[in-house]
Amino acid sequence: MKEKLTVIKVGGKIVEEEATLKQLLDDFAAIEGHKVLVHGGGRSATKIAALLGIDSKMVNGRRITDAETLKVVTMVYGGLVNKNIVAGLQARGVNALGLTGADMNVIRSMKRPVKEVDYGFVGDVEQVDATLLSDLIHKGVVPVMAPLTHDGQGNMLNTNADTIAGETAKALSAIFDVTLVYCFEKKGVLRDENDDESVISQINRAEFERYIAEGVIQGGMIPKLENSFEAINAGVSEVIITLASAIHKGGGTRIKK
Ligand SMILES: Nc1ncnc2c1ncn2[C@@H]1O[C@H](COP(=O)(O)OP(=O)(O)O)[C@@H](O)[C@H]1O
Ligand SMILES: CC(=O)N[C@@H](CCC(=O)OP(=O)(O)O)C(=O)O
Repeated sequence: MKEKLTVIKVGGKIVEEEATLKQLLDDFAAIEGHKVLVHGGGRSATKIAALLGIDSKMVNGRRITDAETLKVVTMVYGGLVNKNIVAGLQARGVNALGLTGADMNVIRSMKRPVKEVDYGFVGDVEQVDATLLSDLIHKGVVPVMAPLTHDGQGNMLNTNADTIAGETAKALSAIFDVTLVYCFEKKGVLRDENDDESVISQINRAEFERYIAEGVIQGGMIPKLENSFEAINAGVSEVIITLASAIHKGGGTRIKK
């Protein structure tokens, strides 16, 4: 029997606001057993880029990352957001260790090839070092992963946080019985985005594709669900999309194979 491990991914809207971040850190600290936190921070990067006079462009939920934007996201995700979370968890008795993919070579990626869209310095994950993460976890360390990877040739690359969470959960599922929870500001995948009570309790791929065709699922929810189906089909035991403050309350949307 594998030991249980929980991977929590938390998005930009939760981490940018003090009150919701505090609540999330309290809830995360209370999770029993082995755990990993993956954070985003897209909204904070957009705000700080704007202060520096840099426009943000997103295509298909991914940031077009030119050389100046890469500097901003490295500072914001690897610095400000990551270290705030690490300090917050340390204050709650959790021995957090902040990591980008470059640290200890934990996530290696390849710059996304230019096809119809040139995403710039955006990395597609090639390899996650699950053994190293497992060694840290067994020492009582709680990894806090920023949405940054590296190419092994000296370049940092921006990588969507939902993808970091999915790939990390997939790699760790070789060693642990993994539950992956995507936390955000809504109660789950909704039938009507404006009705918080319209949570779809379970979803499979055929239903997902139907909901996209009907326009029910769109924007950032598409890559989140793509990553969810990939994870559940690659050995992750459970994938749930839910309200950040409901980690301990159940509910949300469960991904079916
Ligand atoms: N059917 C749906 N149910 C819930 N959210 C949806 C749906 N379709 C689109 N969305 C949008 O997807 C967003 C979540 O994606 P994203 O902003 O990438 O998340 P995160 O904050 O975790 O990075 C929601 O804020 C919502 O606006
Ligand atoms: C390549 C790419 O799009 N990277 C994302 C990484 C941050 C992220 O995913 O943050 P959220 O979880 O808050 O959306 C970005 O720069 O927006």
